[in-house]
Amino acid sequence: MIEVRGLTKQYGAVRAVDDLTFDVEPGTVTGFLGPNGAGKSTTMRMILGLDRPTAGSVLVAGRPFAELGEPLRTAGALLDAGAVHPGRSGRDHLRVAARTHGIPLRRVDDVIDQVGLGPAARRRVKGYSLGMRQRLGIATALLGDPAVLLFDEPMNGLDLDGVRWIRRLVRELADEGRTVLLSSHLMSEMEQTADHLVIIGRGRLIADASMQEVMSGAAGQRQVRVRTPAPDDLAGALLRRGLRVKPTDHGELLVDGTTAETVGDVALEVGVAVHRLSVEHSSLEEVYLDLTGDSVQYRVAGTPEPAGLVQR
Ligand SMILES: Nc1ncnc2c1ncn2[C@@H]1O[C@H](COP(=O)(O)OP(=O)(O)OP(=O)(O)O)[C@@H](O)[C@H]1O
Repeated sequence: MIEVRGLTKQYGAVRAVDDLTFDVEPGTVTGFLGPNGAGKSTTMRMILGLDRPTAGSVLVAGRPFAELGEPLRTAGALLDAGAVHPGRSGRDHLRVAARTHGIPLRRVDDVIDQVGLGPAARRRVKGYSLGMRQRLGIATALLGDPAVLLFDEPMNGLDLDGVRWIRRLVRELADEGRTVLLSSHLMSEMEQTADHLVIIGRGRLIADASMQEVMSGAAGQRQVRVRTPAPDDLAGALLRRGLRVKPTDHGELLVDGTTAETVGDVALEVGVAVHRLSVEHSSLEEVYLDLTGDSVQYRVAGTPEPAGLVQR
């Protein structure tokens, strides 16, 4: 378990992390989301004792990271897959890490197998693709068989097979009862992988809730999709009833916060034909954009305002 309490980090004038409080529970995959510069990496570094908080505290498995006797056996992390000696082979990198952390050397071949590095493990790291570096970084995180795992953007540089492999791996790790904190900017992947979400913006907590709660919360309401040969007439009629209407790129309309019956009835009233009418759930990407809308530092003109807040 990871317990974050009032965690704050000030870099000069920048408050990178601002009074964050949340728990990362064992047996679940917790997705850690936020726009660029929101403070995810800084938070993860503080969890791992690599950065000192300006205020607040973090406990990993009940203790501050610095007080863990054998840290790699308690918490493993993939933070920066580039941070490996380029002249060493992947296997040697793992052997050095095992030796310095008092981990039996037989674990090295176990984790090489587990991450599918195979014969490449004997080649120098400088010849590795980004995907292979990610696998090596994950192997290093798993080396001490830790109960707590932090993965910062583990899907970066992986092909579709690699992404699927990560999804299965983190699921298995959580099912074994481990605590897994995972950051990714790939929303569709996160939607399929995480059980719980912690969302931050500008260093502050925006949401700490289960995936189900986030998806069914204020911002995750259903939408009605309607196709009509007279979209302008129907959109006008729906707007006059106070409904939020967005045109899609395919000439259809998306209507928020209502039912298919209402949209069908309005179409009938104004004498507009309906060629398709369906109810859709928002994707995590849409919910996320709604939630983080005003915490994006450099917003593209015309993007929507945030619609809601989800808290545990
Ligand atoms: N060592 C540092 N010195 C000064 N400012 C820093 C330092 N590290 C991070 N920051 C600033 O703190 C804020 C949070 O950065 P951080 O890298 O934690 O965000 P992030 O959510 O991980 O972003 P990204 O998704 O882009 O990696 C940013 O404004 C960043 O510029």
